[in-house]
Amino acid sequence: MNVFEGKVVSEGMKVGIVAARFNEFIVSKLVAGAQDALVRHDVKEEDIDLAWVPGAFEIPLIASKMAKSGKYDAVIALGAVIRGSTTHYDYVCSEVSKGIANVSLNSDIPVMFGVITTENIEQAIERAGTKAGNKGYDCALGAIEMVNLIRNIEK
Ligand SMILES: Nc1c(NC[C@H](O)[C@H](O)[C@H](O)CO)[nH]c(=O)[nH]c1=O
Ligand SMILES: CC(=O)[C@@H](O)COP(=O)(O)O
Repeated sequence: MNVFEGKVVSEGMKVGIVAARFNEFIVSKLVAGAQDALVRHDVKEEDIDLAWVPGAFEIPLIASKMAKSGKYDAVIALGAVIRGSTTHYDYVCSEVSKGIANVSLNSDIPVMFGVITTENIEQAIERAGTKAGNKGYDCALGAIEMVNLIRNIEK
């Protein structure tokens, strides 16, 4: 049986990160986590590009621009959507998740969903480098694995 796998070792990998500035005190930790994971797994700093957008709702457009540019092996989307007192949260989360998934399928490269969607600030802090880990770090590892998996399938 042939088993395709994507090892988490990067070789000449170029990665684009698109990050939402809304809740920047959380998202900056996700960005740092993603950059740390990429560099620790041999992605060169000069091969990592970062684009900031106003909020998570704007992520899919810039993720699409990055993905279709042909410059990157993977794109990592990072943001923090924290529920407020209206239904706005539901609309943002729905469109962002659907938008990012569509970008990945339409551009044929991995676009990792690193937008945390939480009920409150405490949950967001837990996922940005405290007791629930760092979702940016996790997404970066997933990006490396997906790129290698695709490379193996397409050999
Ligand atoms: N409430 C949050 C937002 N809201 C802003 C939207 O993402 C968007 O920028 C605005 O509606 C203009 O198009 N964004 C987040 O990233 N996180 C939130 O908690
Ligand atoms: C996720 C959001 O858009 C939310 O933070 C906005 O807060 P509110 O629903 O109180 O306007």
